[in-house]
Amino acid sequence: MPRFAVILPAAGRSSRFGDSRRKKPFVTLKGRPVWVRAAEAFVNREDVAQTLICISEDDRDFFKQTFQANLAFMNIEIVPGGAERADTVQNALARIKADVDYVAVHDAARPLLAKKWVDDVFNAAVEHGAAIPGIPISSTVKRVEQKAITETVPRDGLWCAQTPQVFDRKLLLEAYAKRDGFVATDEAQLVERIGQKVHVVEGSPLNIKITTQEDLKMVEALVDCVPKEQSLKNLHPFADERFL
Ligand SMILES: Nc1ccn([C@@H]2O[C@H](COP(=O)(O)OP(=O)(O)OP(=O)(O)O)[C@@H](O)[C@H]2O)c(=O)n1
Ligand SMILES: C[C@](O)(CO)[C@H](O)COP(=O)(O)O
Repeated sequence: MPRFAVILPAAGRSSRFGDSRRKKPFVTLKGRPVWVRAAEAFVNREDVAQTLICISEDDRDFFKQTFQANLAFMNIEIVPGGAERADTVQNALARIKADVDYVAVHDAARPLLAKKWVDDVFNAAVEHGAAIPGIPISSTVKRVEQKAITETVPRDGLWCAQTPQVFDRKLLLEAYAKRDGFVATDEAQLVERIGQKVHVVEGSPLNIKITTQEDLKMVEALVDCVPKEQSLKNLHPFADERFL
């Protein structure tokens, strides 16, 4: 079975979140922190060998004190964040075990994640070496400058990239080694830059990245819409799994 490591970047400033009291990964979403919900989709998987969460130095003491039980129960390591998201991920990459085959990077600010969506992108990464989820853009795309449209951008072939973004460990290490300080907004961009094709699997519009307060309201309204993993026994209590 391929072994995966999961990196959960949670070291951002939440500057667009509009709440100076709390950073978005630490906000409680219907009883559980946003970052816990993001991590839950991974920590119980047999193919996940290592999980790391990236926390800024400013938040480290608060985070360790507040969530030490969650971290211990979920066996998650804390890694220092960096100035940019790419710096954060690079810090975590240095801690990935040598016997891990693939690395998944998932925004801790994306709490709505179904097992199937993770399965799909994990399987695609094993097949292609690099894979991300995404959704095709369905609205008309405008370039706007000073509140005025300057261009209608042809949307054919345009997708919104999501996470978890999953890569062969050595490929991702190579992409970061050749980063040269380039400020990429996702890992796929660094892998594209070294000439590696990145496969895209169709994701879900529910896999929302919390950026603003409005995103948080949407996520709160949609949290029960995410497909829950149904064990066969749940489907039919007397089901004999040998025949299903
Ligand atoms: N230096 C950074 C920047 C971002 N992130 C993480 O990357 C994810 C996606 O980034 P984003 O949504 O931009 O978060 P912030 O950078 O916190 O948001 P903002 O740009 O509004 O400050 C988040 O989980 C964020 O915590 C990180 O670990 N380290
Ligand atoms: C990684 C990402 O979620 C893919 O859409 C996005 O690029 C993160 O961007 P952010 O500005 O760091 O939120």
